[in-house]
Amino acid sequence: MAYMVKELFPTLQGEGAQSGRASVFCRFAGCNLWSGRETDREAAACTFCDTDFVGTNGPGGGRFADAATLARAIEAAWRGGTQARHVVFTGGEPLLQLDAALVDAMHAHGFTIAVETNGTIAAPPGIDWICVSPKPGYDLVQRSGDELKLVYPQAACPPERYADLAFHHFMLQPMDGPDQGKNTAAAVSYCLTHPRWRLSLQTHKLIGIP
Ligand SMILES: C[S@@+](CC[C@H](N)C(=O)[O-])C[C@H]1O[C@@H](n2cnc3c(N)ncnc32)[C@H](O)[C@@H]1O
Ligand SMILES: Nc1nc2[nH]cc(C(=O)O)c2c(=O)[nH]1
Ligand code: SF4
Ligand SMILES: [Mg+2]
Repeated sequence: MAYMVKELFPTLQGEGAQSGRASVFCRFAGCNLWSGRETDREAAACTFCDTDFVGTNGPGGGRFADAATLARAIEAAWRGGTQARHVVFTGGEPLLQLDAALVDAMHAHGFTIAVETNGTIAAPPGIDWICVSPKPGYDLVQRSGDELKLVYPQAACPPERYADLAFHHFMLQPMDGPDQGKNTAAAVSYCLTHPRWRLSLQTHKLIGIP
């Protein structure tokens, strides 16, 4: 299968429980909850997305003919030698494209694999770190994993709905946008009174790295 990749770059994981970890980010093109066109945003299931995932024209992006070719490109982007190799598949919605062939190819190159997903599609076996970030209007299909990272606040997705699912970490991430300051204060307040939840800041934005 060919893979459509918007961009591919080395950076530190900026969010969640693995924040600060050296990673290669592979951002797949396309999402099932928004076309990515601004004219469609208001009517989309997911309206607050902070990401351009349309096309294959970003740094390191392109069409990769098969898993071996994409795995070689990810390995070439990794700057850390043979130690602690780690790739984060995101998007767009990565589970539209991430399959067993790519999971196997990354493991064969010595990488651990993380995925950032909206939870509407089941993850293939073998992924080492599953981060689910629920969105309104859809039942979660992927209901277990390592990290549940809820963008906050979302009226239709209150944290109480997710707190008893089978995840190891429960993170609240303030919604970026015009109300970011207010949303951060609200997330801090929620974590103080619901200590199962921890604050996830988008630290890459704070320090100006991708
Ligand atoms: C761009 S999404 C791609 C992965 C997948 N489609 C998803 O939604 O989880 C990556 C992460 O950014 C989060 N995110 C998107 N827009 C955001 C915003 N405006 N503020 C804070 N986090 C946001 C998502 O919830 C998700 O955890
Ligand atoms: N540094 C950095 N960390 C991230 N964690 C999740 C991201 C994403 O867009 O999925 C992201 C991102 O875009 N950059
Ligand atoms: S599901 Fe993820 S990639 Fe898709 S529009 Fe929402 S935040 Fe963006
Ligand atoms: Mg991002």
